Amino acid sequence: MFDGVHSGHQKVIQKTIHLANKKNGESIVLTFDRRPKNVLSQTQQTCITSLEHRLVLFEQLGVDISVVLEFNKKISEVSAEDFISKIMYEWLGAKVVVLGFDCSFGKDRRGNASMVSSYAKKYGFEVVTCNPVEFEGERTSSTTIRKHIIQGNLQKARGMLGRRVSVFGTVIKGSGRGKGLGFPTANLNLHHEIKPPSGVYATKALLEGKEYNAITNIGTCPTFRESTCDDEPVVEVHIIDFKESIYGKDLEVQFLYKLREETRFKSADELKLQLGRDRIRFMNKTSEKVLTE
Ligand SMILES: Cc1cc2nc3c(=O)[nH]c(=O)nc-3n(C[C@H](O)[C@H](O)[C@H](O)COP(=O)(O)O)c2cc1C
Ligand SMILES: Nc1ncnc2c1ncn2[C@@H]1O[C@H](COP(=O)(O)OP(=O)(O)O)[C@@H](O)[C@H]1O
Repeated sequence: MFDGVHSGHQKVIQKTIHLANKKNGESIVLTFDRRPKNVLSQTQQTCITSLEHRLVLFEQLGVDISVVLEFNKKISEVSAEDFISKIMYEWLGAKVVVLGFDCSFGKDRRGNASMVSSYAKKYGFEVVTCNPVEFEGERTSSTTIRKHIIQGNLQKARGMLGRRVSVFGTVIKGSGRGKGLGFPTANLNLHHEIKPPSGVYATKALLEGKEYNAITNIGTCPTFRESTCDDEPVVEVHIIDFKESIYGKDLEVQFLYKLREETRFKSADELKLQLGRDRIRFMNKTSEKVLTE
């Protein structure tokens, strides 16, 4: 389902776009709305990229059409053969099918590249498979990337993703304290995306196609709240040199590097002083152009 839209996925998608252009056709990406595992094992597993995030990344890559299938019990029962004949051939009218080397689909995940190839003649399509992509000798995979992001190995995760580590969320109301501190912070609802560990990060914020410098906290705001270990850290973004209301809008936050740990300050004034220092440190580094992205 392209979780992460990582460098291996990008290779499949870029190949599809290239072939579609060559044949004067349209590039189509097929994805599920949720992780099949969530439906099959009735769990609420997090993902690297929510559906909303994936659709934005597909568009950025230049895909013509993104087709989203609702993953439910019924679709999990569709055989791999029916997937090929009904969805790929009859519904989408595929002329070329591009697959990752380890792609599997259909009931019990029986469908794969060699099965699609065995139907190529019957349905008149060409089948192209893409080899695995590696980063520092390790095969790129969504599972490995998830592990790196959760452990805070941003450089490794970035290498495998082939893009900056990022989260994508909708701006929601917080406690309304930020503006009073002189640091309004947009609180994000991540739609079950995973995030790096707690801490303060130098970031870029992408809003309506524009990129801004931003400092982002992932944490529980210990200066103001007694937190318990059950508290889920929140993502809060202060966009530098920006003054608009963006409640309800979607925002992508791309992580560059960690600035410091989240700290319990003795007072709001001390936190405010530190936020000023964080901003200066980030801006100095940016202007020196020594960002180790
Ligand atoms: C860059 C940044 C760094 C932050 N660092 C801390 C911190 O070290 N300790 C803390 O208690 N809160 C920290 N915060 C969270 C602030 O306490 C929080 O944004 C502020 O209380 C406003 O919350 P609100 O958006 O819910 O109104 C940080 C926020 C940002 C944007
Ligand atoms: N520079 C900025 N960075 C982030 N949000 C900003 C900025 N300027 C204005 N805003 C707006 O202010 C809101 C954050 O203000 P804040 O007082 O922290 O309220 P809340 O607790 O609801 O997040 C954001 O959601 C956004 O709509």
